[in-house]
Amino acid sequence: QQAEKYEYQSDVARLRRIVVDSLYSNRDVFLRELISNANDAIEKLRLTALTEKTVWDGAAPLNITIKTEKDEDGKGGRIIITDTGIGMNPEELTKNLGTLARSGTSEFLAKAESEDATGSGNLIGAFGLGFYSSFLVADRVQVASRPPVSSKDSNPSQYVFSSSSDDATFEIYPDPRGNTLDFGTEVTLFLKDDAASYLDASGLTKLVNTHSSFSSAFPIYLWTEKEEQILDEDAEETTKEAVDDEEAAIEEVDESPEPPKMKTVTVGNWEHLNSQPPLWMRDPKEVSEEEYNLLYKATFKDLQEPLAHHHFTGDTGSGVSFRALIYVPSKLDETYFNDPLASAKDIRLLVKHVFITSDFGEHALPKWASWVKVIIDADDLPLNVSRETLQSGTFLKQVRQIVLKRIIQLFSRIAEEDEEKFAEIQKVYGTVFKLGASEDAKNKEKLAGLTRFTTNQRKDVSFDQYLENKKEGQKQIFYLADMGKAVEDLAQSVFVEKLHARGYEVLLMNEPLDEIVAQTLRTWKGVTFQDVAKSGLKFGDEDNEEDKQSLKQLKTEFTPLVEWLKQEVGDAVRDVVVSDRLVTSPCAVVADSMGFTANVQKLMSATNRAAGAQNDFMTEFMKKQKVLEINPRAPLIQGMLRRVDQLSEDKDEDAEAELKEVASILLDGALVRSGFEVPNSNLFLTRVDRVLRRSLGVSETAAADSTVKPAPPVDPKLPDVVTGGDEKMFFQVPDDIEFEMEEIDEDGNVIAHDEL
Ligand SMILES: Nc1ncnc2c1ncn2[C@@H]1O[C@H](COP(=O)(O)OP(=O)(O)OP(=O)(O)O)[C@@H](O)[C@H]1O
Repeated sequence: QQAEKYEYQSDVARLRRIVVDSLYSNRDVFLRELISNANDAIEKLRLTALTEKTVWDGAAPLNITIKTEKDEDGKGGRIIITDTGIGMNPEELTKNLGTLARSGTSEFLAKAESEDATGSGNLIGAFGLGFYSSFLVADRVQVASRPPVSSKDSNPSQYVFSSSSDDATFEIYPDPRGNTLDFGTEVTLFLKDDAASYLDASGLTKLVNTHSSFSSAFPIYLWTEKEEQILDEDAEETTKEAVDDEEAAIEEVDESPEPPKMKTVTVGNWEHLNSQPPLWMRDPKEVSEEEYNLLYKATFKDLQEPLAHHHFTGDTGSGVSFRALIYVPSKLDETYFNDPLASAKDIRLLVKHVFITSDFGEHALPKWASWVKVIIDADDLPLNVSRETLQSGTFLKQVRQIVLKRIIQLFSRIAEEDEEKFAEIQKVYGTVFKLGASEDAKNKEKLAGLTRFTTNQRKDVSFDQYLENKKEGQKQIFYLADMGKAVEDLAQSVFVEKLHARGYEVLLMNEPLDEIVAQTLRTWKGVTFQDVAKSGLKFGDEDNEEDKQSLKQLKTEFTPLVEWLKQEVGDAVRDVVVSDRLVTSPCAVVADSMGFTANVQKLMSATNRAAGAQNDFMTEFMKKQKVLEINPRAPLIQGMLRRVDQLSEDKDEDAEAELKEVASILLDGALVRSGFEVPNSNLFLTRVDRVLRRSLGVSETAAADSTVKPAPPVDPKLPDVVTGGDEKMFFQVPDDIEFEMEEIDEDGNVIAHDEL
């Protein structure tokens, strides 16, 4: 039958090229990728057989075999990797090996192509190279495959997928050898000249042992051949005959026996490569760091080493004992924060070393922990337990709790024991801890304990460390939240100035989740979180009689200004008060305990805008729940008080109008200083303009010369596009530039013209 020829999907060609270009120095990975594909295929067969018995009778052996064959000339050769897995029919061969069905492939490829060759190694590793890594070592790959007998196909045929490394096409055809496989897949790599060293069996054994012996729970066999000396029976026979003949002729025989004749033969043997129990079954004390890392890289297809791991034995409440290995990858998936629904896909549940599921259904890990890589191997569950049975039972729920508890323990231990490592972990997982603290009600305290913040005094401060530094009498944890602002700017805020000047520590929160964490927790070890941009701030030492007296006195002194301001700015704020929270700034706008801080207001308008919602009455009401706090020690405020006092003595309308203007600028300035938006920025700037004129002695009413040149008449004609050949010219020569021109003849010589 004729072979069908197909074009590779364009992404495949790109991926193959990137793989080959960027991973040359890592080309050993091809074997681990193919073994892992073979393992997945057998796992799939076993899982399918749970519901469809014809697929596998439970008796036929499930395994992976590797065999090498040298060319006649002894130079090159082939590696053949065969599995007894689920196999592929011709359509599946085309789809699985000729297209990339993964989402985001194009984006990924564009990114990998833009990186330099070595950099994309890591990217590719994270993406998973899979089958295409074959082309690292092979210039031709042939995949023969045959699905098992099933209800869909009672007599499946074996087909071949064949492709060369530089072809843009691949071929699919019925295997001319017939059905050589009962079921499964056989991948034959025709090695490149420079990859012939992979034919060496001891090298392959080493490769499997380091990278893949734990990638499969099914036995991996390697065909090894060695030369042995055996008795050469043919030679013995001839000698014996010769001796008999001689005996007939000669009476006396030499008694000393002839040494037996030997010959050298090649003996082949399937060597079981992964006969050791998997690494997680061993005693952690006997497993090296390197072994843990190799297992991680092979199982989870990451070229980078994990940041940390945790290997433990446990028991679920329902009495199932298990061994588990938790890994913390060195970085989060690029889509982690963009994909709120993504659940953990790398939690591999095994029963007696055999893979059962990665799908925990409703017991999936919460979003904050969905990046974790886990191998969990249970002892006592029946092997043929179906996914549905598992999901409806308590086992997965218990496993989920245990895994979460252990991840937190692992991080907490690192935080205590290894500052440097924890700093590294913070860089990647800092936001994850905040996410956990706000979404995981059960573990929020522990996760919040892992969060770190910058303060006006230092960096990387935990809530516990904050409390160790609190001042006598202080009953609040002070924080200022303004999403997206630099911490340096937050430290300069009006709300922080007094606290800072007095030596109090303030947590500076500028990430979207920060304020949510503070509000979810409400208190830490019994101490309440206090937004310093809100009313209710207490230093804790206000009870001092002297301070109380002096504030009382200031309040009385400033009553006329406060009353006057209440009338002037009463539309924008609910109240005006003499404040004790400021040092150098003249005033600030503080949100009431009921009202919105600038940060919350920003969040609200962003969500409202996104939802297309109009500001409702309630939002408007909340927005107004602000208090203008004035600083009686600021010269500007003292000056205003003097003016208000003067006004009450002699009524001067001009002076009053001027003061009103100052008050309005003061309020707007306070709003800006406090992080709010000015309601009408045009009006605000016009007022500032007027005050500036006054200070420069310029007339306040004189208008600028506003005569302007009107635009020329309407001209619907479109500009000419000047083209030179097929290319567009991107500029036109302006009319007013004069060129000296020369006329040139056919041979390029200048023609002299007298008139020129
Ligand atoms: N030995 C095999 N037996 C059956 N199907 C296979 C085999 N090898 C590959 N496949 C099929 O081809 C698909 C593509 O394989 P490939 O290795 O490129 O990617 P993958 O295994 O899906 O992803 P990754 O390698 O990143 O885990 C697989 O998903 C699987 O369906």
